Amino acid sequence: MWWKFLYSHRNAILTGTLIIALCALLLGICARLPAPGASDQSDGAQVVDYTILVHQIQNGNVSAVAIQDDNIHALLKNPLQSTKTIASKAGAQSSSDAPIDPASWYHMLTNSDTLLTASQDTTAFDRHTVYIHIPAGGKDLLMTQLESAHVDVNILPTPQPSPLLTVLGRFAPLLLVIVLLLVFFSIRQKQNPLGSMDDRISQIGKSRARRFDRLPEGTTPPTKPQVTSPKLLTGGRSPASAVAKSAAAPVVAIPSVTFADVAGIDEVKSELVEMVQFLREPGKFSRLGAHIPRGALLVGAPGTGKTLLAKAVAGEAQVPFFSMSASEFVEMFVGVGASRVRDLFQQARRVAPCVVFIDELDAVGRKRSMRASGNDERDQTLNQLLVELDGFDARQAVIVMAATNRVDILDKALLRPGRFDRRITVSAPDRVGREAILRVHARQTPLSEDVSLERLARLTTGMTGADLANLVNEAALSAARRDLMAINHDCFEDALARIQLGALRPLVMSESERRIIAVHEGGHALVAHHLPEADRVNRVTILPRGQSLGVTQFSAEMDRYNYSRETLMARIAVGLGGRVAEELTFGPERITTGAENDLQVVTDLARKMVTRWGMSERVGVVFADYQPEESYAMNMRSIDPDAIPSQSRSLVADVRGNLYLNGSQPAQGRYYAQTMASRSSGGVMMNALIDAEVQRILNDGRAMARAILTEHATQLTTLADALIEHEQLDRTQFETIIQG
Ligand SMILES: Nc1ncnc2c1ncn2[C@@H]1O[C@H](COP(=O)(O)OP(=O)(O)OP(=O)(O)O)[C@@H](O)[C@H]1O
Ligand SMILES: [Zn+2]
Repeated sequence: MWWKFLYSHRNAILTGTLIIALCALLLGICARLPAPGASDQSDGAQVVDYTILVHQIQNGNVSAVAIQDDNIHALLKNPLQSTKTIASKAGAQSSSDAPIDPASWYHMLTNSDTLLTASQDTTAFDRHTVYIHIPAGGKDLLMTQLESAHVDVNILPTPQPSPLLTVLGRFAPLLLVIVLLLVFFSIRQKQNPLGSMDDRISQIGKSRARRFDRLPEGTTPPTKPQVTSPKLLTGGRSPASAVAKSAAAPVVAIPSVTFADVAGIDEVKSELVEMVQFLREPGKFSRLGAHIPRGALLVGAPGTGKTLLAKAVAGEAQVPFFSMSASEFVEMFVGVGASRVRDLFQQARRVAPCVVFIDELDAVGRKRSMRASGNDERDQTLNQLLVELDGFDARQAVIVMAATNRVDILDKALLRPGRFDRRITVSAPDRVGREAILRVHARQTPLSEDVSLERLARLTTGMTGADLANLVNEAALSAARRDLMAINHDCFEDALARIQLGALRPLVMSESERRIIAVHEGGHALVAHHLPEADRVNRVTILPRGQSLGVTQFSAEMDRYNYSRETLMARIAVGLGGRVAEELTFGPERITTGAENDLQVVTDLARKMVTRWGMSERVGVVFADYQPEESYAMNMRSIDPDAIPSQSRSLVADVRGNLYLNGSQPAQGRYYAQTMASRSSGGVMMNALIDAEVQRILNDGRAMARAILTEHATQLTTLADALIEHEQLDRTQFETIIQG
């Protein structure tokens, strides 16, 4: 297409135009200059006034004139008696005073060569010739006078420049203007990093892939990676056009992250080592005819370090890293997504070996059948992605990694061999992994002696790498707030509470309100303390934080991957301990709304026991918990705090029955009323049965809590008093109070 040609050759065109224009300008100026021989110079003739000439004509002293435009040379019969002439100065009057024949005069006038050579004639010519420049309006009068005096009038033609020069001369000013405009715009473009308007329009289809620059040693990566203009990444363009695009070009585009920065997921790392080797020495592999998996799908919950891993692969192999979120592919214009995908892979191929990372693959990769009807844009984008994945040949060392937390909703075409056939599951780290991750993130921070990362790892069950990174950062902030030189354990505890429960909320509460909260939290803690299956109490507080008025925090001695019915029942009893304590202390009439979240959590847990884990005798070993597929699509990082306006949001159950503090887990564990069973008539009965069994389990748990709190009623009172006094009790303080 012609405009594309123009665009890509604009520098040559610009320079060419400039040169042509300058030449034209010079030629034009030259053409404007009078030609030699026909100039308004007097050629050595006497320069006289107009009136003198008129006089000479009237006196009959003029025998011939030669007119060229407004210049007149006149041949005098007798020379003027004037000192002005060169000839008089030369003192050669006598020999040169003879009249000149008009024909030879005319010949001498038009041939300057003769004038220059024949000095004798020249003197005569000079003495007999006068020259005037006719003033404006004087020509007509002169002509009539010449006519009446019968003077021989010769009209000399105006010297004509060559036709080409005339044309160029005509257009010189126009060309000058064009050149100036071009120069002006090219300067503007250099100054404006966004480029011109049509540049920006042409950018719509360009992928917005990010390439990461190496960061200086010791700096932590910024949350938003540096975004560079994709044009600059191409490398194939001439340097001149790259400079015209923007002044700042990235120097190196290799991430500084290596496997040393990824902790706690060693088994995953080992799967990627082969890819790193391939990227380092692609030749070695292709020589042996080895087929290296092109695409790897990283599956895992948000914050488990999928992006970090992909970046580390590039960093280890010292190759460029392109990152793009699949949701960025999809825009409102049909076809834009597809062209972005094409562009991204084009860039990647150009700088291969490299790593391309596509985050949130499910945004485009969702099963085509599952979508709302006729989403052309998504389909086109997905198709383009498939085409690109197939389009690599064996020599192109481009590794494509994608991240998702829902493989089951991905289109099967994406998972076929040769595409994302290697699946790597990145799970939340275990206790040892958490400790390792904490160590990685605490590398740059001074820790005081009382900090035990091992202990912190125990307190952070269920937290992901991103959560732990955030924890270290929050602790450092807390230390800064307290003007400490190093981070101590209190800072970490503070940060943990802040992350899990929100910032401390200065609420002014009445004495009776504080007592209710103290009894409620005391109930949770005491039931946990007396149930060997329950987690240990780490901290009890009645300081309001975030949405909760009080918190009982637990710490697991070890990570559990499987839960017994016994453990789950203990959790339900602990969860109901708050409400039961209120009931026993203040009477059934004065129970409060503070137990809302507790009830939500335990109901959820009990329902899962019945519908998922086959833990109810009467319902039996069935799986009856079908959730609408779309509900998974919500990739929620945490529960919307406003959705749970309860006293203690400290307990949330996940799919496996894990109870989590607050919403560090996605809200997958919520109960969805729309079960498979409810769609049939038999399902109605099944639903009723499930509800009855859930009820029964909750009542069993309540009875457990009641038994414990009745038996240890005095401990509950002591604990509540201590809480009102100290507001916050850590593990040792709590155990001392119970024991003493
Ligand atoms: N295993 C880990 N070791 C060290 N740091 C980690 C680890 N996992 C996560 N992090 C920290 O958490 C941050 C965020 O992780 P990352 O963005 O890779 O998670 P993700 O799984 O891609 O999440 P999302 O799905 O939300 O994009 C990382 O920059 C890193 O600081
Ligand atoms: Zn509670």
